[in-house]
Amino acid sequence: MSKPVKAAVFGTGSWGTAFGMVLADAGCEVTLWARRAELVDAVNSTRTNPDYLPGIELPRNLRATADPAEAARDADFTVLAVPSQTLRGNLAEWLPLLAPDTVLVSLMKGVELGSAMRMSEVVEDVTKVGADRIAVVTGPNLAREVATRMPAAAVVACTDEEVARRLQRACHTTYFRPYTNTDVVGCELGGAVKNVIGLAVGIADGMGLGDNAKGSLITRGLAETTRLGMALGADPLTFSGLAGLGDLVATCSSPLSRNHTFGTNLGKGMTLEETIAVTKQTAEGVKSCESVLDLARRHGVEMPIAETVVGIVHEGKSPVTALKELMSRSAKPERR
Ligand SMILES: NC(=O)C1=CN([C@@H]2O[C@H](COP(=O)(O)OP(=O)(O)OC[C@H]3O[C@@H](n4cnc5c(N)ncnc54)[C@H](O)[C@@H]3O)[C@@H](O)[C@H]2O)C=CC1
Ligand SMILES: O=C(CO)COP(=O)(O)O
Repeated sequence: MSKPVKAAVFGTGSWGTAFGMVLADAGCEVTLWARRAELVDAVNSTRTNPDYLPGIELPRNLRATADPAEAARDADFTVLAVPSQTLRGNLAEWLPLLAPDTVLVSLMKGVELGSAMRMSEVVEDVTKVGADRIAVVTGPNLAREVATRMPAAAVVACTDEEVARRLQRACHTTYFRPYTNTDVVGCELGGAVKNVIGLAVGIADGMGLGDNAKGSLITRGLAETTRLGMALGADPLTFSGLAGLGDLVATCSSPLSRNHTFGTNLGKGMTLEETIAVTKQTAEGVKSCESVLDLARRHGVEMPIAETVVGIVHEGKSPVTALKELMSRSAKPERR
């Protein structure tokens, strides 16, 4: 009998835990690393994650530890599920502990502030591991739905298709259907920018602007994501797939989305401080709207929706003023 695949998941938040469940259900031996000893105890003794996925029973072949060395040991896959802005520091600490041939897998949907790097680029920068050992999992995967084993498709992206296939096999279950893709740039940008568009749609929903506004923001949001992707060498078709349109639709229509909910609260008139205070989990778009816009400017790409979100979230612009400005931009042909 062949050895079971071993996976370490760094980050026991909503998605780290839910994806850990997927790997365990697919037959892997999974160790979650969590920062807090109380959460480790809860996972191992009650087989639940009361802080992030209350009421959901965790599989038997999934356990937790607060010791990063124990989590990392002999892992075939080292899965990273921490906030995008802390990844660099976290990974630098874990680097000496990583198993020699492990494949590093990013679950994160953000762009680093300052460097404007995608998460796989940060992983490569910190570890010096080749792109053929760095993979990305993305797509319409709201953690709580996945954790309750509701059906979802996903994309497993790696420049090395064989590595993508290995990871695909490691996380394929009856309810989670991963597709492979070699367009890592497109897949990662799709995930990071959809959080920003999710904020914009949330703001519009909170303002009560209706479904035409929502459809327009999703479509034009995808257009500006595709423009940025093409400037960075991505395949434009990736954006009509699960990592682009698929994730955008799920995020922009779900009350489970933290980015959408964050935007809705702003659109209803909450201040930024009040909105941050009621947001208990990572809403990546709040920080990544700035780094996405930075990336766009570095490549001379116009992203008016991302710019509007930055205006509202970081520059104190009122949603009403921002909307007026967005609607009164010069008229253009659709494909631009
Ligand atoms: N929740 C979801 O439905 C999905 C989330 N994602 C992405 O996965 C990534 C992680 O998100 P979630 O698990 O949802 O967030 P979360 O907020 O539920 O969990 C974040 C985890 O990171 C840990 N953490 C926070 N600050 C840290 C630090 N300074 N050092 C080390 N660990 C730290 C927390 O303790 C927690 O375990 C994000 O990039 C998100 O966009 C992707 C797909 C689905
Ligand atoms: O990425 C997600 C779904 O695919 C989760 O979105 P939120 O981070 O907005 O909750």
